[in-house]
Amino acid sequence: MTAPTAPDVIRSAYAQLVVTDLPRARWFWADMLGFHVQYEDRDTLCLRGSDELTHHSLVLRRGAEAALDHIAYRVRTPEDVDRAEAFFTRLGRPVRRVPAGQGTKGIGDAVRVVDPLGFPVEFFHDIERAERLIQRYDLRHGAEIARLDHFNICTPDIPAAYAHYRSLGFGCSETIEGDEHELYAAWMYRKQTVHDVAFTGGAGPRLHHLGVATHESHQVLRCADLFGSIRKEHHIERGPGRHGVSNAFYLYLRDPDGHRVEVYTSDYYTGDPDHETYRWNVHDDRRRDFWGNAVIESWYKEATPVLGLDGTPQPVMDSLLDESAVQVGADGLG
Ligand SMILES: O=S(=O)(O)c1ccc(O)c(O)c1
Ligand SMILES: [Fe+2]
Repeated sequence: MTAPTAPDVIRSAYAQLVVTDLPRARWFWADMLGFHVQYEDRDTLCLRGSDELTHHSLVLRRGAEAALDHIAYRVRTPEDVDRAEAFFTRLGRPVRRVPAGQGTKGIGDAVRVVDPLGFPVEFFHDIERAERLIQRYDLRHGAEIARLDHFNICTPDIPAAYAHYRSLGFGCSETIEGDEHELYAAWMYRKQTVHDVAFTGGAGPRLHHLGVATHESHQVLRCADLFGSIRKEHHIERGPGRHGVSNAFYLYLRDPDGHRVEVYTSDYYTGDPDHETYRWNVHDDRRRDFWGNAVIESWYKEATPVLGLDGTPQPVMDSLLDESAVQVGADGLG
């Protein structure tokens, strides 16, 4: 019996987060980061960046406990939703078809799975179109977020995560490896940039962060200034700075529920078929911050729990490798 064909994933498309206070979350994600509200009711907020032409790239839904409801990848054709269903069924994973109108607002026929890493993942093709805001400069505000760029997930077994996403046809742009090439972290892509998904070694399945892109580094700096100017600097967790991996300029924040978001700009093209993986040594203290600034402990250790298809929190397994325990200068742990 031949192995089922993997769905043709186009890109990381949206995340659905559970937040405990929707108005406070609206302030953080819409007012301060600059997402545009595409739809809202008393329990749900659908948001998108200025460049995004589809209904949303972030859904916030009210709930009792902060969690990741699911991440979602857009696939190239409606038939790829069927392929995704067959692919994960064959792996023996929990699978649930979600017909149009019965799932997330704005999304058509979809399939939700718990993948081999324990993450709730949706694959969809049909999504409502939205008004083009690319040149509505009059509507830009806050950090002026342009689009969702990537998911970063905490998982205890990085090689297993790498193998799973390779089986879905993802390329690998960069890695962090030990002296014996043990894999500490990897950045993997379908769209032609550094990543749609990346893996941080740690207890998992947990969501480490959502990466959202701006066009310019001054918008990353403005984001930090906006929070500082209204005495909300405690939302800033790490940065601003320049990554070694990806070469992107970055700032990490925590939303009112502790969900981590990275405001990120200026990584690079990865679209040639012979694109080579760039490998960093875990002892290179420029890998996570090119200027050698330390990575604070909370960035390695804290993350968001994820829900199963039944809405209950997924059990978490401890990490096999702990990068924060590796003695290097810049992390301030040497
Ligand atoms: O800190 S790293 O340079 O490894 C890094 C690179 C790209 C990212 O998106 C990220 O979150 C972290
Ligand atoms: Fe990131």
